[in-house]
Amino acid sequence: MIRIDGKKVSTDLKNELKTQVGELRAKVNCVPGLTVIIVGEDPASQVYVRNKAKSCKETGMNSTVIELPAETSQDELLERIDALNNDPDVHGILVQQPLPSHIEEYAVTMAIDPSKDVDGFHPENVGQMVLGNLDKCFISCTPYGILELLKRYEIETKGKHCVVVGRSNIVGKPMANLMLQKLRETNCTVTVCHSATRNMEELTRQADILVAAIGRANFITKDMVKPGAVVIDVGINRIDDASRKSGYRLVGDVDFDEVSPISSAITPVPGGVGPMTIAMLLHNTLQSFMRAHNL
Ligand SMILES: NC(=O)C1=CN([C@@H]2O[C@H](COP(=O)(O)OP(=O)(O)OC[C@H]3O[C@@H](n4cnc5c(N)ncnc54)[C@H](OP(=O)(O)O)[C@@H]3O)[C@@H](O)[C@H]2O)C=CC1
Ligand SMILES: Nc1nc(=O)c2c([nH]1)NC[C@@H]1CN(c3ccc(C(=O)N[C@@H](CCC(=O)O)C(=O)O)cc3)C=[N+]21
Ligand SMILES: [Mg+2]
Repeated sequence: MIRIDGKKVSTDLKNELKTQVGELRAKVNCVPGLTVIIVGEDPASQVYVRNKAKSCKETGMNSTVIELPAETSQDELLERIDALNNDPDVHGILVQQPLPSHIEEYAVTMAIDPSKDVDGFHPENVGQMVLGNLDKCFISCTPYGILELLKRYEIETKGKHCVVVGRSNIVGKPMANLMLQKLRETNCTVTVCHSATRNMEELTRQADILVAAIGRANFITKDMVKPGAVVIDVGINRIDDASRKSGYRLVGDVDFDEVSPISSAITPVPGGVGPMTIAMLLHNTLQSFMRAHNL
């Protein structure tokens, strides 16, 4: 069993990005800038936003975090976004999800200039991705990070059956769409499962590559996985753990202890997909910068 080390790959990637940022700075005398907006005080979101800002700085990029109170109106948020759209020092804009219920996610997605939409959530980016014009879009960071892991671990994907569990706009749908593109690290036959899927375990058991993006702790058990499968665990679930100072620990959507011995390769949580999401966000921000400067 290969334990796919997303933490290590993300560190490698960030070092590569740092070198590139340094070279570009010498050439054009400026660096990529990412602005993250967070509305409200969700503790998990605050952790991610801090991680993003820290990683940005490590690679020599500019990072700004805009913290807005939970009561911020949708109009006010849209005005903030518009100002960032028009700021030439900002190359990436990310509005952290989830948003308070009085703000419509769709309106926010539409407000972000597609050329700065480093999350890859805008329909223009989603559409280009589905069309296979991957050089004309931003690929959403979590699925992109998973592709990078499959590539760097030289996992054979051509003609394999990839089963994605989850169909959210931020993970499941883009993941499934990417896995059927004709690339070296994709080119799969794809099945997507969700809460209305019948006899799901019959489908997951056929997976050569199983991607779990459900949001339920330890949901994927041994009996749902074919021996020798590659298992990608996207889930980030907090469960109570009195032995930890924080009072909780993170587990994935896959029962790692049970499934890892029968898998051929598996991503752990933490240290798997999560750190890659952040690395790809920085990658997308650099890409935006290069496009803006015709580099
Ligand atoms: N590592 C990372 O970088 C990231 C991790 N995450 C984590 O990944 C997980 C998924 O996130 P996200 O996609 O946003 O979650 P959502 O809640 O938006 O989507 C969950 C999906 O799982 C499906 N689902 C829920 N319960 C079942 C079930 N019993 N059987 C089959 N399918 C089910 C839902 O089906 P339906 O559509 O029918 O409701 C839905 O499509 C979360 O733990 C999240 O924290 C998310 C983003 C990035
Ligand atoms: N607009 C938007 N874009 C996102 O990409 C986005 C979002 N909203 N909302 C929430 C989800 C979740 N997400 C994660 C990013 C990093 C880790 C990560 O770094 N995880 C570490 C551990 C982090 C920890 O210790 O809590 C790991 O798995 O090893 C996890 C989850 C991005 N998301
Ligand atoms: Mg969601």
